Amino acid sequence: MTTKAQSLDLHKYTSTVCTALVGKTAEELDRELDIILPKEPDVLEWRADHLETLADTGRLLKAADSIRKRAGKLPIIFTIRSVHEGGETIDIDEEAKVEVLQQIAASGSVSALDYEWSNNRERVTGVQNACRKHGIKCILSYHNFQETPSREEMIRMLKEMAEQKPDYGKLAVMPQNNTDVLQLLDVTEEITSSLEMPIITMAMGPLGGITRLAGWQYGSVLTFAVGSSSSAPGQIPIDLVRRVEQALK
Ligand SMILES: O=C1C[C@@](O)(C(=O)O)C[C@@H](O)[C@@H]1O
Repeated sequence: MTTKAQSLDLHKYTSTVCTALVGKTAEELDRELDIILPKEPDVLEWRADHLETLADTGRLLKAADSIRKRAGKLPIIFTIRSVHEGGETIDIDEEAKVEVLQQIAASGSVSALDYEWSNNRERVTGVQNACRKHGIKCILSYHNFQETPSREEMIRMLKEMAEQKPDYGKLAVMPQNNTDVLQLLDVTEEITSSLEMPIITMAMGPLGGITRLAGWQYGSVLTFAVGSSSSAPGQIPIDLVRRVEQALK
């Protein structure tokens, strides 16, 4: 009987599909799992910023345990996305958030924590240390819902992230035109071939669809698709992502 969540092991040039859980309550999360699990994603992301209350740690840990049991062999990424990077309003401050992340890491119920690169270094290091201590992975992430930073800026950010030595670096940007989308793919390919840190990248919104369907061919190690509800603009239903993967292979 497994008592710990599965390890999150992602590989370059392989299509791996993650589906987010965005339930507000334990009951809603359960209903989402009923819909998502038969669709067989490779990874689950629990977007806990959607929960009605994060302040009640006991309830949170109980929900985490029950998701872990239902997830079986699926790795679980635990994320509390901040409002300024596209998340929901939550009832705890940043310091308490880091404590919640540390407790979740210690619980053994999740496979990875996602934490935003824009947070201060001390907090980022605190989250990374918790991941290391409890043998789970750490994803450092950056989201821009307004625009796509320049090519140089995206490369600079990913290189800086890599210096912090997370297990994965993530970049989600909003393209304004096709050139932005091509630049995101170009940066993905360049960083994949030049840095050790595996990266997860996507261009959001309707223009970015190609990055969600074929980003793995440029080196992005994970794509986010809709299982039950979408967690970001432009996500594509999981069955369609799988069909395109088959066509491209
Ligand atoms: O970072 C990401 C990527 C994402 O924003 C997307 O665009 O698919 C969806 C989020 O749930 C996840 O945490």
